[in-house]
Amino acid sequence: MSKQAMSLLPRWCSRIFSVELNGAPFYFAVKEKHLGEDVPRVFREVQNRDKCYSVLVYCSRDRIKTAKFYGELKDKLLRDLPPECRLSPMSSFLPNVRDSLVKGYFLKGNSDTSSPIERLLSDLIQHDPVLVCSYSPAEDGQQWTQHMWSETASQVMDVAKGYYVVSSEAPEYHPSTLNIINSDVFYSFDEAYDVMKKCGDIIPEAKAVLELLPSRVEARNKPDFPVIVIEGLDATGKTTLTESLKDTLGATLLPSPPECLSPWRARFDQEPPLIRRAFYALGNYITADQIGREGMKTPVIVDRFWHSTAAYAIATAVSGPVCNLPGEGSEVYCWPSDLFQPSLVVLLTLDPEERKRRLRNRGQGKTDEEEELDHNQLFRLRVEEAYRRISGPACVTVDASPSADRVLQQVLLLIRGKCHL
Ligand SMILES: Nc1ncnc2c1ncn2[C@@H]1O[C@H](COP(=O)(O)OP(=O)(O)O)[C@@H](O)[C@H]1O
Ligand SMILES: Nc1ccn([C@@H]2O[C@H](COP(=O)(O)OP(=O)(O)O)[C@@H](O)[C@H]2O)c(=O)n1
Repeated sequence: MSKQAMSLLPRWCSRIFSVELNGAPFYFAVKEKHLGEDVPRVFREVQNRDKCYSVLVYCSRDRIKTAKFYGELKDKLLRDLPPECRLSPMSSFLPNVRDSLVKGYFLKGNSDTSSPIERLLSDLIQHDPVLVCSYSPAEDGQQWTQHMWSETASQVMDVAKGYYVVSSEAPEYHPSTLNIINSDVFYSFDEAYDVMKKCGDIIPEAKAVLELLPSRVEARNKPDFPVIVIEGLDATGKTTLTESLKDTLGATLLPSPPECLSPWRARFDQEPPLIRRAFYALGNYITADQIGREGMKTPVIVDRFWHSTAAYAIATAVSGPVCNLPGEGSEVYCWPSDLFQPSLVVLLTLDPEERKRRLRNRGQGKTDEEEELDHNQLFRLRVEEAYRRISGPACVTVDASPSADRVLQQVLLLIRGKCHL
C-alpha cells in the first residue's frame, strides 16, 4: 500500500462513509468489533450473491492532478465496467472536519461480474492514487465486512483483517460542504491564481488566462460613480435589464466573466470544479479592474459578479435539498476581502414556470427534460438560497415577473435610494 493511502488509515475507524443512491446519502462507519448494530441500509438491500466495492481517490499533494484524475476515473469506470455493475458516488470523511473529504465511487456487482470488476480494480490500485475496499457478508451471514485491498509489487490482496460495517447517523454538516473553501470557492486572488498557474503545464490555455490578469490586485480608490451588479438565474431578465439600465443611466455595462475570457470559457467549463471555479473567480478580478477604471467616468452596471461565482459553485458542490447547504452565516458565504465591493447587488427572481416559458421563447428550452426536472429543481433552489446567504454586500431581491419596464422602474428606485443617483 502506498504511503499516501497509509496516511488515511490511522483514523480509519473515525471515518464515516457515504454512498449516494438516487440522490440520497446513506451513511456507514467501520468497526473492529460489532455489538449487534444494524447492517447499513446500502448493504441490507443487496442480494445474497452480490459483492460491493469502493474506490476512493486520496488527495495527492498535486491538487490539480487529483481533481483531473477524479473526473477521468468516472469515465474510465463507466467505460470499462460490465454494464450490469451499478456505480454510485461515494465519499469518506471525518465528521465536521474541514478538508477531510475524499471522494470516490461505490460499485455493486454480482458473482458473474466480480471477476472483471476485480481485474479492473487491481489494475487501478497498482497505477493510480486510489484506495480500494471490497464488501462481503461476514461468516455469520448477518453482518457485512469491509476489506481493504493492498497492492504489493506483484499482486493485489486483501489486508487480512476485515472491519464490520455499521449504520451511522447523518453528520451535522453535509460532507460535501467540508472541502468547499479554496476548492470550489476562492476567497482571494492569490488562491485562484495559484490553481491557474499550476494548470499551466497541463492546460496550455491557462497561460493565456494568466496573461490577461491584472498584474496585482490594486487597492484602487473607490470609483466616483455607483457600481450596480445584476444577478439571477439564466433567463430571469439580466441582459434585458442591464441594457436598459445602461441606456437610462448613461452607464458602462460590463459582463462577468469579462469578454476577454470568452475564447477560453468553453475550455474551462469542461474542467473539474477546482480548475473551472478558479477560472471564474479570476474573471471577477479582471472585471473589478475594469470597474475601477470605468467607475471613475460613469456609473457601472455589471451582469453577474461574485455572487454568481460562489452561489453556482456551492450549489454544484453540495447535492440534495437546500438543508444540505452550509448554514446561514457560514464563512463559505463571505465576500473575498481583496475583491471590489459593489454599491448594490440586485437579485432577479422568477417563478420557475415563467422562467421556463422565457427560456422556451428564447429558443433554449431543451434542458428541461422531464427526468432531470427534480434534480434541476433542487439545484435551482440551492443556487437561489446560496445567492441570498452571501454577504458583504448581500443582494436585494427583486421580483422579475412584471413587464421589463416595471422591473426597470423598480430597480431604478432601489438605485436612487441606495446610490443617490
Ligand atoms: N420582465 C420581462 N417580462 C417578460 N419577458 C422578459 C422580461 N425580461 C426579459 N424577458 C425575456 O425573457 C428572455 C430572457 O431574458 P434575458 O434578459 O436574456 O435573461 P438573462 O440575461 O437573465 O438570461 C428574453 O427572451 C427576454 O426578452
Ligand atoms: N461572475 C460569474 C459569472 C458566471 N459564472 C458561471 O457561469 C454560469 C452561468 O452562465 P450562463 O452562461 O448561464 O449565464 P447567462 O446566460 O445567464 O448570462 C454559472 O455556472 C456560473 O458558475 C461564474 O461563475 N461567475
